[in-house]
Amino acid sequence: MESKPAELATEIALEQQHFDLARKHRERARAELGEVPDAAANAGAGRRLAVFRRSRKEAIAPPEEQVAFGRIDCLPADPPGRSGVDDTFYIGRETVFDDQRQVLVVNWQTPIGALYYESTHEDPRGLRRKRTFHCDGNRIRDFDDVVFAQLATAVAALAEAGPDDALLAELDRGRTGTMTDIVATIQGAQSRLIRSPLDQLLVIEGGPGTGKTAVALHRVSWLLYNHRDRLRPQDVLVVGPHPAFTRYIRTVLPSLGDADVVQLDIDQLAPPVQRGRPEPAQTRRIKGEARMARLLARALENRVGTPEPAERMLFDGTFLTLSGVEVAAAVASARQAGGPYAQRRQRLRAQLADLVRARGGPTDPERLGPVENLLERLWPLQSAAAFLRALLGSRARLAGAAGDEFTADEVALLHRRGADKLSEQIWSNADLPLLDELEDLLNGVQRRYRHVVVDEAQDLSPMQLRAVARRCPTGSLTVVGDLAQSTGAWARDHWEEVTEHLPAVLPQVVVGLRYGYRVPRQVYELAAELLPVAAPDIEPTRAVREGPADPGIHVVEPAERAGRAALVAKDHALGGRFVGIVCPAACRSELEFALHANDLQWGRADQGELDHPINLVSPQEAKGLEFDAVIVVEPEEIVAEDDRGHRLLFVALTRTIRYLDIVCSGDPLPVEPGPDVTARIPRQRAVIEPDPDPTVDMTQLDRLAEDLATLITGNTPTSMWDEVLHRTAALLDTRADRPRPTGRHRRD
Ligand SMILES: Nc1ncnc2c1ncn2[C@@H]1O[C@H](COP(=O)(O)OP(=O)(O)OP(=O)(O)O)[C@@H](O)[C@H]1O
Repeated sequence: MESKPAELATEIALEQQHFDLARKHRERARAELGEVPDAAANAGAGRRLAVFRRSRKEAIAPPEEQVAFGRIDCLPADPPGRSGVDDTFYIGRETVFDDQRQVLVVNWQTPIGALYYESTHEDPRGLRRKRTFHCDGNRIRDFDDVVFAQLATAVAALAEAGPDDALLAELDRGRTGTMTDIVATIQGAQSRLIRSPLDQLLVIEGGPGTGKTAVALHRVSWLLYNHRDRLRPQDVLVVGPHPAFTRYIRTVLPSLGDADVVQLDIDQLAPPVQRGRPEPAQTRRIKGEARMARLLARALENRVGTPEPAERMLFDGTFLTLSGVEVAAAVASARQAGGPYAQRRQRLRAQLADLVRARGGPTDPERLGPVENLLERLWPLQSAAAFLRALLGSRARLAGAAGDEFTADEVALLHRRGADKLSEQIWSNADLPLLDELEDLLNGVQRRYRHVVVDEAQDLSPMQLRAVARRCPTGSLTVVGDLAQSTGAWARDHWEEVTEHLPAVLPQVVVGLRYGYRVPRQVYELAAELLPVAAPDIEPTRAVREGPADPGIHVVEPAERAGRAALVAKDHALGGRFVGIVCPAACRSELEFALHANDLQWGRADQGELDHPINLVSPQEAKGLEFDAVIVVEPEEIVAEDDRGHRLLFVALTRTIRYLDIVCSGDPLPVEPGPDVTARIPRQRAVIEPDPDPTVDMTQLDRLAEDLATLITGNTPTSMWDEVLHRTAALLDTRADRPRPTGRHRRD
């Protein structure tokens, strides 16, 4: 600190004056926006201004929020682009002017904001001092100073400039199921990625919790601010892996003032159809391959018919004949024309109408019914869903389109019986990119974006990547992911396996983040034991902070596993923590039963919900999510669930910001296959032995039962004992407000 304790109060008071002044002017700006629509020249302009006013007002921080989180003092005559007059800048979420247009607070997205994030003792970037405020609302409690000149003498202590208090406080904040922005605590390496150029394909890689998603979202906000001449919020698409993730991140951009960015999960790129059809892994894999795009294109071309030697049509009682040769020429020219199927169909229609007119047929389009019939026979109207259902349902059509790119076995894997009615067809996840590809072949992409962010990109199939690529012809993309977390049918080991399916029009850059902000050191060290098996080439991240406790390892009998997991979850939830239970499919029903039996409500990530204190997620859905406390159920089953199961377990173990518990009857950390469970538990790790029932004293329970039996035997004939017990159970159910009476005392 530059200030001595005696001077601190005076210094805080001075800073507070500036904060109060800036807040006064921020509120003035909000009030002035209320007057804008009245000044509009006409109703349309008024509406546009109202929209502008609303979005601007939403972008203005609420009155209670602090106006700035930092301040930088430049060395004399060295502020960027200025002449040394103002050498102090307050950095906040938005620029605040006074009524003379003097800047009171500078927006974090400006080059001056960059100085705040990126200055270090090694490269102070022309700064003398950097100050970080600690506030309650807009009231300053305290501040930390980094005085760069002083640091020169203490470089060793600050080498690597470890996490500051503001960052640690932010990381320790309890989670709620929605991600928040990190504007006040962006770190230097993150800032450089956020501010890197728009015109590139940028891959941001890094271990779990290194801030990849946070960086990508702040990058969007920064790009929108700094390229507002050519990038509007609706020109940007953010693609996530599944609905729970999209819901988890959905508030970050609006909180940064960028509400209109389009955020979808990868499946939402496809046309809306009924989903949920299970499918064998082999079929999923084939459907994800890029050669499927060629199969679909050939299948569509195969649907184009061949004309008869002479095409006879009846117009108003008169026959008119077109020769097969001239119709075939029109079809050939439509085939060769570029563009989607529907557009080329229009072209054929126009050509056929011209031929009919040239033979003296009608000119009125209303009277060209026979041309429409011929067109429908030669170039039938198609919808993506109807076409794909028919294609997958026909071995002959599949074989015809497969060419020599697919074996007979592969064609057999693709073939399936479709539902009787199109409206009853249930589609698999691997069908969705096929439908999207077909939609493009038939009608062309409806919506294109100037910049696209793809999160958890390491798992996407080539067909999914094609769906992303065609929406981004500029090639300006931010691709986010971690190869060590790459699982499923398309588990990757190199980024080129992903980027080769994306537009190659701009330079490609892969940049890594190395510091782990989410996962506490103790938890990361445990999870990292998997890395030599899961992803030997990946460099481990460096966890920036300690957790409150070592991971809890609960080895129990199989019958007790679910109950124990439910109780551990309950304990965490009672402690006010946001809890995630990562549960493999094999244990899912027993766990749901145990949660129910313990009267616990839970959120289901498979339904896009993370809205309960306790949430149930599959290891696959856990990607990208985080919780205060995570309970990982039966690691051996998680490993068994995927060809790259160790990576899936690595994902599961790295979802916590504070507590981790593993509840299992098998090996808690199956680093390599082996029967000896206990030998696999790392030596220094505490194993929590199961007790008979962690919540109930059994002796006391027996005594209570004895008392009850004495009471019943003393007051009721033997024939009524069961009835008394039944009524007692019903009373207990009512008192406990159980949704479903247990009636468990009944022996029948
Ligand atoms: N500079 C920062 N200041 C405060 N919090 C941060 C910072 N960087 C990251 N975090 C927090 O760390 C957590 C992990 O960030 P994020 O989800 O972006 O990581 P990730 O690399 O995408 O993780 P995963 O690979 O697991 O998806 C989030 O809670 C995020 O807000």
